[in-house]
Amino acid sequence: MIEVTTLTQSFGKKTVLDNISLKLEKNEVCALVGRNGAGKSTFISCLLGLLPSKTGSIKINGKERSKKTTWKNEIAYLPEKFMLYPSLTGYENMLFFAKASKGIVDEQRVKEILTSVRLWEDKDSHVKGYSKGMLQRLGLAVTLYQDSDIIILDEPTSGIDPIGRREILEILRDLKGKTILLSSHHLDEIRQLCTHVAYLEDGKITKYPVDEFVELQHLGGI
Ligand SMILES: Nc1ncnc2c1ncn2[C@@H]1O[C@H](COP(=O)(O)OP(=O)(O)OP(=O)(O)O)[C@@H](O)[C@H]1O
Repeated sequence: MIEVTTLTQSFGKKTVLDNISLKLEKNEVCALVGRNGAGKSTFISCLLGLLPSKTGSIKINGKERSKKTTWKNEIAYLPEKFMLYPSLTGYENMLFFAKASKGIVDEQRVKEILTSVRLWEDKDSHVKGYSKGMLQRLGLAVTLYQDSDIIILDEPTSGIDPIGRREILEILRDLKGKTILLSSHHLDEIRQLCTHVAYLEDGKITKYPVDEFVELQHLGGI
């Protein structure tokens, strides 16, 4: 669960997040939507603890971030461009990142996850030969290996063709018991995948059930 309360974030005199509050529960899949420059990346950086906020609080699974609590195990994050090792195979990349995140590698779990993202057949191919969709699915596999309650994805289908996008949406739809926040500009995929939309505008955030958001968009209210 993510609970943001009265968070403000500024750069110099520019207030990007203005006293915002947002609660995301388990099993919610929430799209983070806003125009370019609305503050989506800033908000994600705050959630990841990469930007110290001067006011307000963020709780992850009921815990505020402190020197002792870093949320490292609670949040898995997939950036828009995830750096993989091109001269290693998909499997070798998985082993590398699995070891880096957990210390030990559970090879059975690696197999399950590579199968779930439909890369088991291609696991021994070098990543430099992967398509954009395959690279993104491998990034997703690395993210899922962490087995965190909360998953944050930055434009997970950006630059991917319609078939590749559908594959990623199917993988995300199969995830159960998580809290997922993903930034997206695609209304069709938001409608297919998300339960809610967090809409950022003029420094404020409003959370809508997805159907309500889609209707407001059609009516031109957003
Ligand atoms: N480190 C920074 N220093 C100064 N200003 C910043 C910094 N990071 C972001 N900003 C400003 O904050 C505002 C929000 O930027 P942010 O990148 O969070 O928007 P965004 O919604 O993610 O945009 P996009 O959709 O283009 O990725 C912008 O005006 C940006 O110029």
